[in-house]
Amino acid sequence: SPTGYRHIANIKRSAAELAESYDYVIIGGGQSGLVVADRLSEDGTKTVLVVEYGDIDNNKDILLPSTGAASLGRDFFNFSTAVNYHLNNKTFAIQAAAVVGGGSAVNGMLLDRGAAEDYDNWEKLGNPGWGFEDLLPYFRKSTTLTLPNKELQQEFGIVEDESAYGDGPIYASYPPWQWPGTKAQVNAWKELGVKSPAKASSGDAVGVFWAPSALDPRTWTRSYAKTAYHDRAAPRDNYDLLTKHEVLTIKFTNSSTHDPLPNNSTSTLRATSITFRNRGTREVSTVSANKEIILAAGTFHSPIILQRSGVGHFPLIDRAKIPRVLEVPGVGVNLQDHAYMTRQYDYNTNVSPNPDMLDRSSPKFNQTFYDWAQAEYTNHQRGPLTVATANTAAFLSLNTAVANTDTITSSTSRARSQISLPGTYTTSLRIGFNMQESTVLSSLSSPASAALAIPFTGKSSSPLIMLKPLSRGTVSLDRAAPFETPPLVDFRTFYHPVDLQLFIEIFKFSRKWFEAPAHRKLGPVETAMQKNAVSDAQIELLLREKVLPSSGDAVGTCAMMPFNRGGVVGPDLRVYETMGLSIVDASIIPLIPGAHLGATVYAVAEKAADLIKARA
Ligand SMILES: Cc1cc2nc3c(=O)[nH]c(=O)nc-3n(C[C@H](O)[C@H](O)[C@H](O)COP(=O)(O)OP(=O)(O)OC[C@H]3O[C@@H](n4cnc5c(N)ncnc54)[C@H](O)[C@@H]3O)c2cc1C
Repeated sequence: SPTGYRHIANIKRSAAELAESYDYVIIGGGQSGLVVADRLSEDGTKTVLVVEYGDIDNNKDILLPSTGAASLGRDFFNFSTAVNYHLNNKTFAIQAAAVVGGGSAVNGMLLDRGAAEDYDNWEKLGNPGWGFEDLLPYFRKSTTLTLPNKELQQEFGIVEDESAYGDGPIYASYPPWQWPGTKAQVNAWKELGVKSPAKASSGDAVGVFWAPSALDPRTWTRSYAKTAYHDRAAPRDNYDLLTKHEVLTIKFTNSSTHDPLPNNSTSTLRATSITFRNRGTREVSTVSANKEIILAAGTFHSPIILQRSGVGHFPLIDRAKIPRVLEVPGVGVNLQDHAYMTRQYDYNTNVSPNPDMLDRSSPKFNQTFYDWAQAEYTNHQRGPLTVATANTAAFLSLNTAVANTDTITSSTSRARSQISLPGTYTTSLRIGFNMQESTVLSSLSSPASAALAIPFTGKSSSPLIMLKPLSRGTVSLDRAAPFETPPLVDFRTFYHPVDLQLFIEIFKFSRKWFEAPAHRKLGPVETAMQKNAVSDAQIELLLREKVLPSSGDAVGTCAMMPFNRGGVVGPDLRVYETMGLSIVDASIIPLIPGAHLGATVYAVAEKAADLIKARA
């Protein structure tokens, strides 16, 4: 049922309720973990166990599009980043979901995809089979499209490439409401010469365009990995989900069997079981996997589970006094996210109604309109509360914003870039980073790939998001108490010299949007602090104070790259030099695409399930 109450009886609450072994043991019942669990159990021939740190959240507000992730603090891990030197020495709360469904349960539901070039870049880094044409069938397989009615399509110019969707379990829908001010915002981009692609969802994701939300059109509630994948898997006898248990380690044995190994490796190391801890009683148990252990604990937790198991960069593992198992220097490095700031302005002459009228913290809040909107949604499942964070955004290539992109991607900046890397980088990691840097710089100069995004909804403030960072962060276990403390996360935002320069340019460019004639009709006025940032030096000061390191889109910490370029998994998603261990979550993404991550994570997980099935 879309309300999520039906299958609670099938959830396991303690280790005693489990079998001794399963064909597949999946670590993390978040977005990717539930996709893979559903696909591996669907033909009924293999047994699957998912072990999830969080619980099922059956509160109604998790399903409401308008609630927004911020109010769901109960469903997040509670930890912070390391001090970020370039962001005025501040720390930031980490956005990592701790609930069945993971990020898909708490995110802003915008279901956009990156440009074809963003995925083709993964292939270029040494991952055959991972270009956009390879992924498109999986974008299709995971989603079913619902367009809004014809009047809304015409009024707002909503165009979609229906062939880019299939009949998958995630509903990609356009809600039956859009805010009228959005039209002026879209037109302002067009006045600036920004194109409006008709096939954004099939690879042409550069320009100003519409994108669906992950919304069930039968009820206008959140469509996410739990409702779409878990709920249909839950009645199967061969599928178990254990909640409120934390996986601690993966255990390995030396195997004498001759299974095919990734990349002609000679290793005989086989992942055979996991240890996990009841979050209440703290009792530790073990369960075995006959075929594969599948890591899906997300970008922050998958690397530390490997490190706790002795797999990673040995100096770090030694310092934590963990027995060495396998040296893989790429574990926990290469962290990337979409840093952003909120571009704050007021509309003096906004059209009515507008989203500020629903915002209690805005002086434009209107109680009568608010009550009407609540009643419309509650009684008729329609009106403004069917809208999640946004369905419109400008995804702009750098050459739209900057006349001469060479000033940013110049060799001078590149020459300095090596000093931006963490001191722990080995030679292979440095070589891998050089490949990534060249690839990103070439995409920054390309009109076929976006460098910045500004989603908007008619509201008087919009995020300004940097899509192609070159700074690289780290995730590592706390050597003092590796099994008790959360991962140490250092985003290292703005460590690479190009990133700050890029952000200054896109900040300046965003001003042109306010100045476009269509936009001026809404009377946009920047808040004093932002308006006063005029020179590059002033903008830099503002950015260091206002930029946040993460949009919740963290990737890259167990990257799919060649082993001698700092990779952790190969294109078959198996951890190098091991048997029976794969990774399927956002951590394998080597380069962050120019889109929110949700749609991409579904496609990656669908493809992962096919790869795992094929080798079984
Ligand atoms: C606040 C927020 C807003 C976002 N907004 C959008 C958006 O609007 N659009 C969009 O497309 N994307 C958005 N994203 C990004 C997207 O949701 C994520 O990229 C995606 O969900 C990541 O999926 P995953 O499977 O890699 O990890 P997750 O979904 O995070 O799954 C990891 C799971 O592993 C569990 N886990 C962790 N450690 C352990 C352990 N030791 N033992 C057992 N279980 C463990 C966690 O509890 C979690 O359930 C947002 C993300 C966040 C956090």
